[in-house]
Amino acid sequence: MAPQLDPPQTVDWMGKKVPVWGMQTIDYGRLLSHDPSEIDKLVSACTDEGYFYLNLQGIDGRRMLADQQETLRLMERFFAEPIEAKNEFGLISSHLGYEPVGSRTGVAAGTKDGYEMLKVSRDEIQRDSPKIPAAVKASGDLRILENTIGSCNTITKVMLSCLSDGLFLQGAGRFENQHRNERPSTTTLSMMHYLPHEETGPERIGHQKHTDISTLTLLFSEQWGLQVRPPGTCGAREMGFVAPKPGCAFVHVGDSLRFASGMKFQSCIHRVVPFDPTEHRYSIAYFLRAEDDTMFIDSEGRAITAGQWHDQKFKAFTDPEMWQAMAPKSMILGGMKEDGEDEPIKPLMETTAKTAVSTQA
Ligand SMILES: O=C(O)CCC(=O)C(=O)O
Ligand SMILES: [Fe+2]
Repeated sequence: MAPQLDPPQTVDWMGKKVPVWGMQTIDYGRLLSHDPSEIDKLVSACTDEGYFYLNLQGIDGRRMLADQQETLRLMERFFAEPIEAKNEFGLISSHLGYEPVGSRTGVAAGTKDGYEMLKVSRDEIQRDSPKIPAAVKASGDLRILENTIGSCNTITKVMLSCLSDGLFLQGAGRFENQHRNERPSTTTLSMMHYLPHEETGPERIGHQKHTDISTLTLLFSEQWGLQVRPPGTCGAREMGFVAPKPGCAFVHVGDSLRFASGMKFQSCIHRVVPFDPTEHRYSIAYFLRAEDDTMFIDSEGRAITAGQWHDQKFKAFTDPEMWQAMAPKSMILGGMKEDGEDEPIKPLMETTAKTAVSTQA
């Protein structure tokens, strides 16, 4: 295989030049046609890196991009509501309901997170009277949420089916067979709002480093802030930014797919930092998750169901930082290894890091 070249791009952040990692762009239209060379590209992106851009600009993907825009408008409306309206039902279960800012560990040592979040699960949106706050429950709103969840489901299932083809899986052994629509799962749409630093204060900042519980995550954000640690030969390399790419989603492999692939695929180590601490950042993540009773062997060699993995890891995300530090590292990072520590993040960021992306000489 050709050697992996160093990234040509960096961006100034926190007074340093930080890499902007390049990655494969996979074409959704070609995947829909099960184009063999696109399937090869998809398999190698999951095997070598665990993440990629998905180009949705063709006729089939553009519907998703329209759903994304409508969801963004809905989110702006929802998050501007008073806390009582947003928290009408509270957090009903770990994949359904509202989580206020500061519910989990933050990205800098000793901090809590800097975002609030509304989650609508795929199972819930299909109920006669879904538990969704009245602020976004008008019939037009429900249609937007249903369209977005439906589009995300189709797109992630197409990728899953191509991955089964790429690994020559057959019949009951295909990944889709662990993700049947009618079986209960924790599959959910998470809508996140990262607040400006001025509103959160220095104690609530970003989204801690982790790998996702899910099988595949389809992530949309038009704003900077997401960072990944690409896998290297001695463990994952340093944190670098993922540049938002117009017309594309960012897709990452989560723990469930890493386990289901027998550790062939990489889970993507990522976090969110305040790139521009003065802005409101919005992101939409669809977490395609396996049926609750799917059995996996995790990175510690334990037999565990998808439901149990979800519950244990969710608990670790919300546990106090000290308890989290005592849990095995394989929990938060899905067994992925790292090459060295992260640069510490200063909780108090006075500067705005909105700097043009530069090319290294
Ligand atoms: O907000 C983002 O861009 C990423 C969020 C994320 O990593 C997550 O919800 O698991
Ligand atoms: Fe994540």
